[in-house]
Amino acid sequence: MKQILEEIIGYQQLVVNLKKQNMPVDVLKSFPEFSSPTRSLKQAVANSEKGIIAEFKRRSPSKETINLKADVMEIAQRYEQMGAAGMSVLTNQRYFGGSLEDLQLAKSVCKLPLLRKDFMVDTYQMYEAKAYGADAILLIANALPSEKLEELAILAHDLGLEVLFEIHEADEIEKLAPKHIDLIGVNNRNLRTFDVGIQQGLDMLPHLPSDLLKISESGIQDMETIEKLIQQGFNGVLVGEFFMKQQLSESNTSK
Ligand SMILES: O=P(O)(O)OC[C@@H](O)[C@@H](O)c1c[nH]c2ccccc12
Repeated sequence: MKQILEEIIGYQQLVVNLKKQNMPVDVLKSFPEFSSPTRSLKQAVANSEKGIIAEFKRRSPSKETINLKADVMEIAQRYEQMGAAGMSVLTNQRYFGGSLEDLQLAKSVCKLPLLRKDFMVDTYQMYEAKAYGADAILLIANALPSEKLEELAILAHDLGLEVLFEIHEADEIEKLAPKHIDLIGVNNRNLRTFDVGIQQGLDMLPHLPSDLLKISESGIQDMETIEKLIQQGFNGVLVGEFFMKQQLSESNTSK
């Protein structure tokens, strides 16, 4: 059976090929956001005590329903009020129920630096990210060969986007030179099996470059874990489901 990560990457390339025809890069370049300055996620994390990157995610391949009816503008504003350093917006439609419009809407209502969370496989998506208001993009070590990661990182930087480089094993850090990386994301979740290991992520810390900011991602379900991860040396955390579920109960009580 084909693994989920390979399935997503293959599907993604098909989608990108279609999109390129519908909206050529030159059109993306004419979007107002394309020429607007980038907000630095790296600086926001460095300057904040807990470096919380709060994620907007309606569903995922591992959880069919998280918060399906969530309103991205409402949640972007809540995340900003709650003191997040940045926001991550899932733009993948098929597997996460997100869209580039979500990114655009988030940008229109908050000042947080925004991470476009998606499976990046093609240079076209860098232009798209910038045009729809992203300040940073995600590159997943496990998903692409080194040459491709480098090509995408270089273009991202040329466009003024920062790069969050996501790894799941310590040696994956070697797939991309540090000069192309703004933030390292240590994914506690194995994207093939969906198993989560917070401790496994913590154990990787001593093996990662000390001069790069490190974010612990996925499977964080309470504030104590956030405290612990920061105390033990992470500069920030990326939290999706836990915050999205919290928003769910808050919007229910306010109605
Ligand atoms: O909802 P969680 O368990 O807090 O996880 C958030 C985030 O780390 C997760 O959504 C994620 C990490 N890496 C990814 C790559 C693609 C899509 C999604 C992700």
